[in-house]
Amino acid sequence: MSNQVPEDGTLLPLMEEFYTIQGEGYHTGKAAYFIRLGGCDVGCHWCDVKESWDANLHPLTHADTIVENAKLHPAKTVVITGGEPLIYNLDYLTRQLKAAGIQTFIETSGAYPLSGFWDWICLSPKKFKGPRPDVLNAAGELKVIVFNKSDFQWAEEHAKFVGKNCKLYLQPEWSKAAEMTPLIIEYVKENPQWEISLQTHKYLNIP
Ligand SMILES: C[S@@+](CC[C@H](N)C(=O)[O-])C[C@H]1O[C@@H](n2cnc3c(N)ncnc32)[C@H](O)[C@@H]1O
Ligand SMILES: Nc1nc2[nH]cc(C(=O)O)c2c(=O)[nH]1
Ligand code: SF4
Ligand SMILES: [Mg+2]
Repeated sequence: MSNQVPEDGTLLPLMEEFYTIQGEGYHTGKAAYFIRLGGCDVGCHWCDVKESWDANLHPLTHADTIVENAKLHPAKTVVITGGEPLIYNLDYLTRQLKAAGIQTFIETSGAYPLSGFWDWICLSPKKFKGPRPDVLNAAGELKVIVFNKSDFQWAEEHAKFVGKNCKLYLQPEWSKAAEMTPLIIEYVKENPQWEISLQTHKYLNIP
């Protein structure tokens, strides 16, 4: 993790920004500008963006610059992801985005305290560093990655702690998708409070 990130959230380690279509979860299919912040110590062995983990590799960028870039795109929605974005204080960035009329969505493991002002929180909790109660309470969707059969039970344990209107998703881990997707299909048919989420951008070959 980077030592020199100021706590006021005005400077953030920016790995990449890209305009694409949300591939996963509740907002699948919607155009959005993705802001990927560097830095994560959760350590998922199957993480599909390990290049994000070392915050020091990603330039500290002023939040105002990120907002100006976001404003250039037709969709007035951003997805802030990482890395683990909640390592940082996201109050300043999200306040400025909202002031610019942009909706704020986040992808988080919930392993750090909630900061920022959000129109949608996607919580994808991890065994390696569990989710915090403030994020469980505020989540609009719980998106559990299924790497093996034991993850169904693990998903149910976490579903007990989200709000009653929280959407519930099971998403196959990408390298195990051929094996896990049929199990998820059967599980959702038996337990229809859950829905399947696929990483549709990977099938579409878009970022
Ligand atoms: C790269 S993470 C970044 C945000 C945050 N650190 C988190 O894990 O939620 C973005 C999303 O991708 C999911 N993800 C990461 N690697 C994956 C993989 N190999 N297969 C399926 N989903 C994956 C995460 O669970 C999360 O929902
Ligand atoms: N298209 C697209 N949708 C996504 N939804 C969550 C992503 C992420 O890496 O956080 C992601 C991503 O990397 N690309
Ligand atoms: S919490 Fe997110 S970014 Fe961090 S290792 Fe896990 S999937 Fe990757
Ligand atoms: Mg991704």
